[in-house]
Amino acid sequence: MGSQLPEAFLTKMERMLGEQYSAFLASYEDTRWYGLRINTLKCSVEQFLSLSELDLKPIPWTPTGFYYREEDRPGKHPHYHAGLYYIQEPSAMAPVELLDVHPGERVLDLCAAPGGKSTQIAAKLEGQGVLVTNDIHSDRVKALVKNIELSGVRNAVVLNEQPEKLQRPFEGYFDKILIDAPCSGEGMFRKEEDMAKAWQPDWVKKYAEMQRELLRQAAVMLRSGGRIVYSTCTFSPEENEAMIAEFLQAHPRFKVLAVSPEHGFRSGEPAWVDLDMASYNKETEGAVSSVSESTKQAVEGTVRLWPHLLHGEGHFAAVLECSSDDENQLLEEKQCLQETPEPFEAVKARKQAKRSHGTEGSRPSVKVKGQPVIDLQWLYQFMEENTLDIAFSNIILHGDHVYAAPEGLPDLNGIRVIRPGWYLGCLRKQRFEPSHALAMGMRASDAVRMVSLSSADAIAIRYLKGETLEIAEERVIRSRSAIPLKGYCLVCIDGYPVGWGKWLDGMLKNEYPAGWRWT
Ligand SMILES: C[S@@+](CC[C@H](N)C(=O)[O-])C[C@H]1O[C@@H](n2cnc3c(N)ncnc32)[C@H](O)[C@@H]1O
Repeated sequence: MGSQLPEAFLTKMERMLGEQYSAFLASYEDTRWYGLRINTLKCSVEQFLSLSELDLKPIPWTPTGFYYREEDRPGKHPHYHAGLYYIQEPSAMAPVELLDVHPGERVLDLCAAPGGKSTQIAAKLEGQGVLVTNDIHSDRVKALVKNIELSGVRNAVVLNEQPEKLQRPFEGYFDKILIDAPCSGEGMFRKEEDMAKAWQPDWVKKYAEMQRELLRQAAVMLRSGGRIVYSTCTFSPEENEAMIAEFLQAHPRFKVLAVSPEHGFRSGEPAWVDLDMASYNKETEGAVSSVSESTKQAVEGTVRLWPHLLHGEGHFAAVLECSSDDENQLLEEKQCLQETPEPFEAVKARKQAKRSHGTEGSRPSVKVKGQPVIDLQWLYQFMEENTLDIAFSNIILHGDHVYAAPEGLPDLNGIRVIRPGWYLGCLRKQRFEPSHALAMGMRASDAVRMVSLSSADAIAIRYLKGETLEIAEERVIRSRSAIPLKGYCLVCIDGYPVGWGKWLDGMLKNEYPAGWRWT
């Protein structure tokens, strides 16, 4: 496909790469590498490898990442519908590894859709702490929500907001922030040929302006001592080394944490900070002239993933750490945040940290402004009759929709919140309807009633297609024999939840959502 690449792009790459240019160009004739990442919220790497028949080879920079063969089509397997893995371009797995996420942290994924990196962060949080995942484009947020739910993430808040508006509620809030920035996408030309055809030289400047803003906004939301990973899938230095140099110059509290150039990674190139690109894009000329020599040198700690040097597409990443000198000032800011009013315009009822079955003490009713008191008894009744010990703390109602939100969020009044937490289901007249997201966030052992299918059996596909199934009484597995057979069953494939079914008299009514079905 080398011949289809834009002329101006090739001229620039030749100037940047010198003697490596021919190897770079030759990589466009190589076959692509395909990757998937095992979702450790659902199963360990070892469990998946012993379960799956896919021919997988490890991706060196991601312990949960594996190359697969294109012809194996893992997107067409019941394990995909169980959320056991996410299909992700191999190089795209690197930025979250560099973010160094730990359970319990507060993490922001600022440009998150469709959710590849958010689901990777969620796995590293292990259900503890908060993942705030945002994207500015509402159509792309739909895919983000779906992937968060498919992956069984319980502690994510999904937003559809301009980063500018997030600064007030989240000032100094996050331990880690990922900016997987919108970019000119030059590193994806091999994967997406249409992008190569559409590319224009002035994209670089357009995206650089957005990236500058995103970095500035993220810096406000990071706590002292926290970390930002900035990543792009493009080669242009204006969006990479020069962007980071400019940020460092304007934000002296930040420094680059050097990424070790292993696995075929290459260091960022200080000389490209002010590479004379005048012939390529006159308007960028001089944009970084005020960057000091030491700042330029610091970008050597950033990292580039080149398609001719490793098995993956083109990427760039920088790890930026904020110094903790002004810890006290930040602490004061945090205290202010804790004094802010209760989250969300809508309602929430604080529930005890862990619900205990059979106790009446933890069943709050909630009042929505201007609406009658809403009784959550149908929710708790459902939970008692259909689930075992699922822990959730913060119940939030948006209309009839019930969510379990992570603890410790600031007031999000005025922010476009798409999912304030784990979506549990909907309160109907005299009953509670569980959501698909509830099933996907459960483990098989959380259900009191379960139907177990095998991926090797055609009935698993029939379930995923939405068909009603004949299921004999003895195939309904109950946690105790006293549990009635009739009712909601968690349907599992190879032991992993894929959705709900309602059993009655030998038939399982299929509750698999229409938009998720196997086609
Ligand atoms: C490279 S993609 C993100 C891919 C995603 N991190 C993943 O791994 O699946 C960049 C995203 O940034 C979003 N975006 C563009 N401008 C934005 C802005 N100003 N604020 C937040 N998101 C933005 C786009 O809608 C797009 O989904």
